[in-house]
Amino acid sequence: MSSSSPITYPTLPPKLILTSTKAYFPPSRTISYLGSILDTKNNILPLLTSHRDQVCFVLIPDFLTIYPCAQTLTASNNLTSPNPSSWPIHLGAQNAFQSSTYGAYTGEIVPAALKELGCTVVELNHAERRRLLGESDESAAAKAAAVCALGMIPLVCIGELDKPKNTHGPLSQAVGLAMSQLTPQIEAVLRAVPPDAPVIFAYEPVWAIGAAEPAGVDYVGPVVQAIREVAGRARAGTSKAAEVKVVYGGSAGPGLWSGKTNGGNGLGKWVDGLFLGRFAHEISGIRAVVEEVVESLDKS
Ligand SMILES: O=C[C@H](O)COP(=O)(O)O
Repeated sequence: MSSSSPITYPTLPPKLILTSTKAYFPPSRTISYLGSILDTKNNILPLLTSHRDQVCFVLIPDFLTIYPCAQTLTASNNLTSPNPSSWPIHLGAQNAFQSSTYGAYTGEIVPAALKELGCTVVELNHAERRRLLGESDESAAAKAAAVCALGMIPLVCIGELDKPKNTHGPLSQAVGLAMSQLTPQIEAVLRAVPPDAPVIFAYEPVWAIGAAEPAGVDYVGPVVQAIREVAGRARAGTSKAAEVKVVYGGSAGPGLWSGKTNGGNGLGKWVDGLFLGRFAHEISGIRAVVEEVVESLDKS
């Protein structure tokens, strides 16, 4: 790409359902998992296809299986080379190195390679990488800039470390405490990427990841609202500012979007999507979430 070529980014529909397999699956399981997602008998693909302009599914497998997943998606469309815009789902990566070029970066995966395989989204800054590998707001910002330079969309995980002591009654204190940790994470990334680059923030309270249940809707909603305000301020006054989406992750699964498991108090009214982990390991979990999102679209 010449430095003067304008960068174009993938277009995403309003609602997103994303899932990362982290490092849970052997490669063979990831391949059969994708096969099940694409199998029309499982009624995920027909729902996604008929609501293509409103919702999309993003599979984020481990690095080793991105290539075979891209081949499967290409073959499923009778294509000979990757053309993500014609794939029925999007493909993402779980990380990338902070270089916008190929080079001497032993053991790293550069965004250019992910782009060539058909990835449209690159997850960055997951809490597990911050805890295990010392990643930081600065590394997230540098990686996000490299991802955007290649015309992909960064999916930047942000989250506060500690569970609020009290989420009953007025929430302003709990939201304020969360935002004191979230604001620098948001601003570092938005300072580093061009204003016309779309960004997805995955709000994942660190204490809700790998838990028995997600954070409460009455807490997540106002935090998401505050995240949107911080992002809006960071991009205020810039011309052609691209959309910043906010999705929720952290033990998300069936019932959360619609509120079916929560007296009807669904998270869908607050967020642009859900970022699924363990509760998408079974195909039935993905199908249930896709059904809830589609049902909410049909009602609106
Ligand atoms: O990447 C996904 C999130 O970390 C959520 O994972 P989880 O649903 O297993 O808690």
